[in-house]
Amino acid sequence: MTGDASTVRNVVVVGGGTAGWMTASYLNAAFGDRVSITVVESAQIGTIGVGEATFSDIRHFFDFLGLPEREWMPECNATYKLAVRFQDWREPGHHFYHPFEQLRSVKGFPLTDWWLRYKPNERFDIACFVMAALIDGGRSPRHLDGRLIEQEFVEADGVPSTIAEYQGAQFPYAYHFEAHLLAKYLTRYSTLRGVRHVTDNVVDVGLDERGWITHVDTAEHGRIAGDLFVDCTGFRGLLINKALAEPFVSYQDSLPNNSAVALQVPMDMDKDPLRPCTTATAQEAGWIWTIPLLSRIGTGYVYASDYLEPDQAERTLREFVGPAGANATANHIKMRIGRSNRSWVNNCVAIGLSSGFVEPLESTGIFFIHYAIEQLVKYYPAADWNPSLRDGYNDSVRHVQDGVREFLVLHYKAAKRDDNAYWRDAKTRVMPDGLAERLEQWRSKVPDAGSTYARYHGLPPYSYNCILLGMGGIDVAPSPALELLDEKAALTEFHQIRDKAQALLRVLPTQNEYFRRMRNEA
Ligand SMILES: Cc1cc2nc3c(=O)[nH]c(=O)nc-3n(C[C@H](O)[C@H](O)[C@H](O)COP(=O)(O)OP(=O)(O)OC[C@H]3O[C@@H](n4cnc5c(N)ncnc54)[C@H](O)[C@@H]3O)c2cc1C
Ligand SMILES: N[C@H](Cc1c[nH]c2cc(Cl)ccc12)C(=O)O
Repeated sequence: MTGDASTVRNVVVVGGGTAGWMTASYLNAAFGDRVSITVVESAQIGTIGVGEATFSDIRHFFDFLGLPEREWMPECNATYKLAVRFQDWREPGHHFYHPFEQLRSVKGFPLTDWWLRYKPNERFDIACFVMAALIDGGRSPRHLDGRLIEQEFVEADGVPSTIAEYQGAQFPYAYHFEAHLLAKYLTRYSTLRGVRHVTDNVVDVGLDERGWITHVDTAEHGRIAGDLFVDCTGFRGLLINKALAEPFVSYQDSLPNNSAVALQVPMDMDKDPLRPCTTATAQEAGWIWTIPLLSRIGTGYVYASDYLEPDQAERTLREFVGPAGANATANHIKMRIGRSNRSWVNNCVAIGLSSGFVEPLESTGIFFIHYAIEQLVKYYPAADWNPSLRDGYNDSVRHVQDGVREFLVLHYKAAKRDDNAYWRDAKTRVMPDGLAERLEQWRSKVPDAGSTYARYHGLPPYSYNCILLGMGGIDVAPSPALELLDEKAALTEFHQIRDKAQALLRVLPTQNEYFRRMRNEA
C-alpha cells in the first residue's frame, strides 16, 4: 500500500452476486493496491440467479477491466443483443424492436416524426432503423473476421471510457450472458489481482455511536473491519436497510409486477437459431423474457401477484416454452420494486438490488450497478467523508432509478393491449410526477431531449420514440411543420435505410455462424 491516511483505503463488499463482483473488480481496476478490498459472500444464501441482458454501455465496464470479448464472452456463454423485441404488446402477432441504433434526423426533425407523416412502411422500426431487418434476419453485428457492422460507430481501441464520459455514436449492440458465470469470472479476475475473498455468512453488523459501520461479524471468519462498506446483499439490503434502517421507497404504485418465475431451457446452437435480441412477450398479467445464450435459453414470466398466482404463472411459462423445458426446474422469485431512499448512508453504499430495482423489462439492473460503481469512483470519499460527495452520489443514482421507472411506466401506458383487468388498470394507474404532462406533449411532438426525464438516466430520447410508436396505444401526430417542408431528403433517408439493410443482410453472418467461429477459435 502506498500514500497517506487521508483517503478511504479499506473497502468491505458484502455480497458476491453480480453487484458484489462487478464492484470489487472495478474498484480494483480503478485503484489497484492503493485500496484493499474484501468480498464476503455467503455459501448458503444464493444469488438471485437471473440477470442476463444488458445495455450496450456495459462494454465500458469490460474495457475498463481490460477484457476483450474473445476472453470473457466464451466464458460466460455470451451472445449479442441488438434490441429488445416487443411481441404482442399492441395486439397478438405484432412485434417491434427497440434497437441499439441512433435515430437519424432530417431537417432537424427525427425520422420517427417523418414516419408519422409519410408512413413509408407499416412498421416504424423497419423504416427508421437498419437494425430491424438485421434482427429479423438473425444477423451478427460483426463480420466473421470480427469487423463491426458498418455503422457510424468507430471503435476506439484500448481507450477505456465511462458511461458518462462517452459522447460518441450509439454503439450497435449489448450482450446476453450467464450472470453466475460472469460473477465467477470476475471472482477469478479480482482475486488474482489481490481482492480478498471470504466465503461466510455475515451474522451481525457493528455500528459506532454515530451509526457508522465499524465491522461485520461473520459466522466462521470472525470480525471484518473496514472504512467503507458496500452493501451488495441483494433484496435483503442487510446493511443499508436492516442495519442502518434506511427506508425503502416503493415503485409498486406505478409498476405492479413484483414476481417472476424463471426456467433455463436447453438449446443447441448447431440447430436452433440464435435471435440477436431479448424478446419480451406480453402475457395475461405481465410478460415473458426470452434470452438466447450459447448454452441455453433463459426465460421467465414477470407478473403482478395481485393478478396471477405463482402456479398459474409457471404453467403459462411451461406452455410457452414447450417440451424443451420439460425437465427444467422453476425458480420462483419475489421482487422488491423501488429504491432505497438514499443508496449512500454514512459509510455504507448500496449497489445492486439492495440499492434499487425496477423490474426486468429493458434490462436495467446491471446498468444500475455499472453506473453506481462509476459514480462511486467519481465521488469516492476522503477520510473527512465530505457530505457533498455523498449527496452528489445519491442525487445521480436516484435520478437514474427514477428516470428508468418513468421509462418503464410508459411501456404499460402506451401498450394498446387492454383485453383484461391487468392491462386496463395499467392505463389508469398512478403515474410518477411529470409523466402525465410529458405524455400530453408527446401526442403532438415525438419525445426529444427537452421533453423526456430531464436528468441523466441512461435512456436517450429515441428510446422513448420507439416505445411510443411501437406500443400503439397512444396516438401521436407528426409535427405540423413537416407539411411545409420538402420531404425529399426524408424519403431518400428511408430508401437509404432500406438499401443499407439489404446490403448488410447479404454480407453479415448469422449469430450462429459468428459464435461457431468464435467457439472453434477459442
Ligand atoms: C427476475 C429478474 C430478472 C432480471 N433480469 C435482468 C436482466 O435481464 N438484466 C439486468 O441487467 N438485470 C436483471 N435483473 C437484475 C439482476 O439480476 C441484478 O441486478 C443482479 O443480479 C445483481 O444482483 P445482486 O448482486 O445485487 O444481488 P444477488 O444476486 O441477490 O446477490 C446477493 C449476494 O449477497 C450475499 N448475501 C446475502 N446475505 C448475506 C449475508 N448475510 N452474508 C454474506 N453474504 C450475503 C449472497 O450470498 C449473494 O452473494 C433481474 C432481476 C430479476 C429479479
Ligand atoms: N445508454 C444506452 C441506452 C440505450 C440506447 N439504446 C438502447 C436500446 C435498448 Cl434495447 C436498451 C438501452 C438502450 C445504451 O445502452 O446504449
